[in-house]
Amino acid sequence: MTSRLPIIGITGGIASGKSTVARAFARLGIPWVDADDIAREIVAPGEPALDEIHRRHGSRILLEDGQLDRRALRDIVFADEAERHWLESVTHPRIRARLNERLDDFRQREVPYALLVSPLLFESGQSELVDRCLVIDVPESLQIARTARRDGVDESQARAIVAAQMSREKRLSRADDILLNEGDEQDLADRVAELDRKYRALGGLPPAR
Ligand SMILES: CC(C)(COP(=O)(O)OP(=O)(O)OC[C@H]1O[C@@H](n2cnc3c(N)ncnc32)[C@H](O)[C@@H]1O)[C@@H](O)C(=O)NCCC(=O)NCCS
Ligand SMILES: Nc1ncnc2c1ncn2[C@@H]1O[C@H](COP(=O)(O)OP(=O)(O)OP(=O)(O)O)[C@@H](O)[C@H]1O
Repeated sequence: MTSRLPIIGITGGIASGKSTVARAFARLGIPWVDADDIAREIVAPGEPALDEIHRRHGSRILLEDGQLDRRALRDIVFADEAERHWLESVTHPRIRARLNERLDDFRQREVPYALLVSPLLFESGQSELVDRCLVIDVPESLQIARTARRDGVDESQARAIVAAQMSREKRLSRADDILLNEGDEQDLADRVAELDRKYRALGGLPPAR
């Protein structure tokens, strides 16, 4: 089935507010899929990606119950760029395939548009799956503070994760729409309502780029 369902990609650095923005769209009836959630699914016990990671790093990256020890793997990949690229080569093709399946599900539904939320929309080529890119933008100091508070990491690891991602300037240069998320949650909801009106009006978008 060929569908003209517009897909909006939402991206931004770590703790920029992507999930908070997506939940605000969801309250307006818009479905979304999050690449971080899919990234968790594809490393569940029994999945081939977890076997590959286990073969490379041994049991130090497994918890006693056989789940991936995410903290252990995080410590490895954000301290070693080559290991991060290796992990991405294992996970990104699988994440992308599964994202595509979810988008196909949305295309069967009566919705005005749908969202693909991903921290690495541009870096991983997932932007090819979407029609328009919304960048959630925050000053880096706020981003580091929110990451350290939410994820219980120290400031230097928060900085290392930010450094592993696209720079703020480069991300903004690729945005079709920008939401500056430095106000409170009401301010954010008002901006989402404005974007929702715009996205509902999208009819004859060109094919996915
Ligand atoms: C390294 C892992 C195990 C750390 O797990 P953890 O539970 O601590 O973090 P979580 O998955 O919730 O990610 C938190 C944030 O880290 C950042 N991040 C994750 N992976 C990457 C990466 N490869 N490069 C840059 N930033 C990343 C993102 O901003 C993400 O939102 C995990 O992030 C992972 O498997 N990453 C590789 C897969 C990937 O690229 N995921 C991003 C979605 S495409
Ligand atoms: N406008 C806001 N006002 C106050 N706190 C906010 C606002 N937006 C987001 N936050 C808080 O900042 C943190 C990060 O937000 P959120 O989890 O939505 O970011 P994210 O971009 O989805 O993060 P990640 O991709 O790293 O999981 C959360 O604790 C959230 O409650």
